[in-house]
This record gives sequence, structure tokens and C-alpha cells, in this order.
Amino acid sequence: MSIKYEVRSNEKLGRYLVAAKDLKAGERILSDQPFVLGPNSDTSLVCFNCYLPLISKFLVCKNCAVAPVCPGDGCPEQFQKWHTQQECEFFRNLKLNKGINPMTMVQNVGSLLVLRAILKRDFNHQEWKVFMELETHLDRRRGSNVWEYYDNTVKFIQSLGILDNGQNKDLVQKICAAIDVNSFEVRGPPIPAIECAEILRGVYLQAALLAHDCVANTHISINDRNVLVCHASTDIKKGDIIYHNYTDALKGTTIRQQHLMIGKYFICTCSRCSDVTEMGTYMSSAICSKCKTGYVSKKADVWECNSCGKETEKTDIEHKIKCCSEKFEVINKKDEKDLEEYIKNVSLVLAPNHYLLLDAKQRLAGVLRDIINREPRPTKKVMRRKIDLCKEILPVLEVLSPGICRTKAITLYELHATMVQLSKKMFDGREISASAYVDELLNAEKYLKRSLEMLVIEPGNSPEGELCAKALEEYRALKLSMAKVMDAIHAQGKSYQSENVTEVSLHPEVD
Ligand SMILES: C[S@@+](CC[C@H](N)C(=O)[O-])C[C@H]1O[C@@H](n2cnc3c(N)ncnc32)[C@H](O)[C@@H]1O
Repeated sequence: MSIKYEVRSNEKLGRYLVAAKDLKAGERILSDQPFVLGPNSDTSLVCFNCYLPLISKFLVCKNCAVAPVCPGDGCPEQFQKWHTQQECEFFRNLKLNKGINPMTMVQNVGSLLVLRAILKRDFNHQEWKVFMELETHLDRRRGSNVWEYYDNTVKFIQSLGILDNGQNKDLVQKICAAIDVNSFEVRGPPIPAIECAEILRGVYLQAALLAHDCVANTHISINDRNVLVCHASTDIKKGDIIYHNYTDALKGTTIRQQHLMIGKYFICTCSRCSDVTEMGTYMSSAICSKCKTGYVSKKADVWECNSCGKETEKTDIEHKIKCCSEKFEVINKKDEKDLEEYIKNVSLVLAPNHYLLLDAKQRLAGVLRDIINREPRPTKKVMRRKIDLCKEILPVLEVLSPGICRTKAITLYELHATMVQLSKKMFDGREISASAYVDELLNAEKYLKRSLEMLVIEPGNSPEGELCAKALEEYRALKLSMAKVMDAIHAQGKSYQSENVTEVSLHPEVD
């Protein structure tokens, strides 16, 4: 494989990756095995071998008699195993020499990742050296709350007697810092029956060098063997910096910056962070209380309307946003009515793409999807509402996550699915002609194809990979439906003529 990236370094970013050649959207840039993978520092008990949660009971590894592992038939075969022979031997010696017992491990599961990183020192010296060179911001952490927070981990590791005499607790703090600053969130194995997973953290030594931008040009996926693959999400020119977004693209600038400062110790100065309109989305703005049409956005210490120019005291606007945010915390986010009510009220105060509204709209689209899938005869009103919500969310995603984006792919898929269902219902009810039905299916096909273009790079065995397989099936079914309707049109001696209707969600609401 030709070289896709080079490592550079500068004062501002430290080390970072640049494209060594022109890269096309969807092109694979790198693939990386985890240097270390494990549970979060505040996790509840997980199996040391496969990372499934251990809820009520567990066994201990037969060989070392220390590591807590899955009860019953043991860890499911298909999951990767992390309690290595070397670790097992290490625990066995600890038990023999220091009388360590399984309860010590149960109580310190949050320090397992750090322990596993230290054990790498003896078994993979080269990788350990690279790990130790990662950015840690140790001086910024020294004496802070996070330093204190990891005191328990320091004490636990010291109690195991694995640090050489000359090594002080700074080494453990450095490992904690290297993990905090450089790790990626990794989905643990799917928990049987409840279809969700523990969130783990993994350090990937190549991917750790990716610099951050709030509008990234890469797409990261991690498969069920925990291999990280980084694709270009847009075309990247040779010499351009390869960026990953360390934070959530669907949050406003203040929240993203807080997250980056607390976890990664820098102030982001990207084009989105430097633009009060957040690239024209007005994602953190409120509606102007004077002219009622403009959006007020934060400009240094005041908030200014983009239409009438009125300046509003920072405290006034920030109080309003805080109220909307607190209200969002307490509503039932699985309830259609609560979400609709919230959207209605908050739309009077905040700009239409405000991140709180977008969050509420995404959740409402999910609730409506469940209703549509559950009900034997979902109403057209519900389907139209879901279509409208997807169409409101997509343009924002298009701006903030250009090119390949997981949320966009899922939203496009959902949009297509509901368009197909709604147009079928209307055609079956003789509310639209066969040609209008074909028009609708063609529109849905466009969304589905765009979704598929993004989903194909997802690992086959991930939830998105499974969605890709489903979307492919639906693509075939859609083609078949269109062919059948066309045949029916021809059988009547007519030909298909596009009616160029606007998409069905905009038709008058008749149920
Ligand atoms: C995951 S590491 C990236 C690799 C790191 N530059 C190195 O040399 O090891 C994250 C750190 O890189 C730096 N960094 C990444 N993106 C940045 C950006 N957009 N602005 C400033 N610093 C950034 C910060 O120091 C951050 O804590």
C-alpha cells in the first residue's frame, strides 16, 4: 500500500499527520491495532477476558485465580480475549508472592487499563516507547483534580510492586494522562439480550497523532476485533493536515471548547470555533427579542443580532439558554408529546438549528421511527413529521460534517425508509397516481444511495455495517417495487411521466 500520510510537528499542534498524496473521500488512510484497550476509570465490574459486564456473579480465572471472568459457559467464543497468558502468569505470581485476591481486582477494575499498559512495557518495548512519547500535558495536570482522582490508581499499582525502585508515582500519573489525552471510545462486546455495550477506551498509536478540527476530514470506525480504521471523509489534498474531530460536532462552540480544554488541554481555533455563526448554522444562537427575526450570537462579551444589530447582555441570553438546557434535562426524551412540546416552546427562544433543538429533533425522529415500526398502521401524520425532522437535521450535518458522516448516513437511511412507507400507503389508498408513486420512490432511492455510499466503509459486523446490509436489501426491494409499478403503468397502455411533485411530506395532511 502506498504511503498515505506523513508525521510532522509544529509548536501549536505538537505532532500531527498530513496527507502524503491526494486522498479521495472514502479512501483508507490508516488501520491501527489497539496498543491497549480496557474499561473506563469509573466503570462497574467487567470480565477481564472479554469486557462483558459482570452483573450479579462471576468466576475467577482457573489458572491465576485472580482475574474475574464470565460465569456459566464462560466468555462467548466470538469475542476477542484480553486476559493474555502473560497477564495470567503475572497475576499468578502476584497471588503466590503477595497473596493478592480477586476482590482486589474487583475493587480496582477502573485501573485495569493502566495496569495493562504497564504490563506492555515488559512484553513490547518498542510500542511502549512510542506510547511513552505521546502528549500527556502532565504539567497542566499536576496538582489538579484529575491528578487527585488518579491517586487510587497510583496506590493500587504501587501496591502490586511492579514499579522499579527508582520509579515514582509520576510514571503512573503519566500513563493515566497518556490514556486520557490520546484514547478513543470503543464499543465493548454487545451485551446479549439488551443490545447495548459497555464503552471502553483504546489507545491507538498511529491514530493518536491525528490533530483535531471541529470540521474534520476523516471518518473513524472500530470493528468488533477492535481494529481502528481511518478513512478520508472528504477529498484531502497532498500536504493538507488530516483532522479528526475529538468532540461532538452536534454541540455548540462553548460546550465543544470546554470538552477540549478539560480533556485535551487546548483552545480550538478552527474556522468553526472562530465563527460566531458556526458556519452559518447559528447552532449556539438565540432569536432576537427585539426584531424577532434575527439571531443573536456571542460576540466577545455581548450577544449581537445579525439582523437589527441589537446588543443583549451576556447574562440575559446565557440565562435563557441555561433554562432551555435545564428543561431538556428533565423532560422524558422517549415521549413524543414531551419532545414536541419542548421543540414548540424552545423554538420561540432559540435559533432553529440550536444544538438543544437539534438534539430534541433527533430524539423525536427516533421515537417516531419506533412508533412507525411498532404500529400495524402508523398514521401519515407521524410519517410526515419524521420525514420533516430528517430534512431539518440533514442540512446542518452537511455543513458541519461534510462528506462521509455516520449520523448523516443513518438520517438519510431513515428518511428514505419513511418516504417509501408513506408513498406506498398513499398509492395503496389511491391518493397518488402510479407516476407520482414512482417519483417518490426515485426520490427515496437518491437518499438511500447516498446513505449506502457512506455505510459501505463501516465494518460489516458493527451496527452500522448491519444497517448497510439491510440498506442494500432495501435498495434491491426498492428497484423491484419501481419495476413493478412501471410494468403496471405500461400494462395500462400508458407511460411513466414524472409529475415532478414535491416530496410527499409536503402534501396537505390528510389522515
Ligand atoms: C491526541 S494528541 C495528538 C498528538 C500530539 N500532538 C502528539 O504530539 O503526541 C492531542 C493533543 O494534540 C494537540 N492538538 C491536537 N489538535 C490540536 C488543535 N487543533 N489545536 C491545538 N492543539 C492541538 C493538543 O496538545 C492535544 O492535547
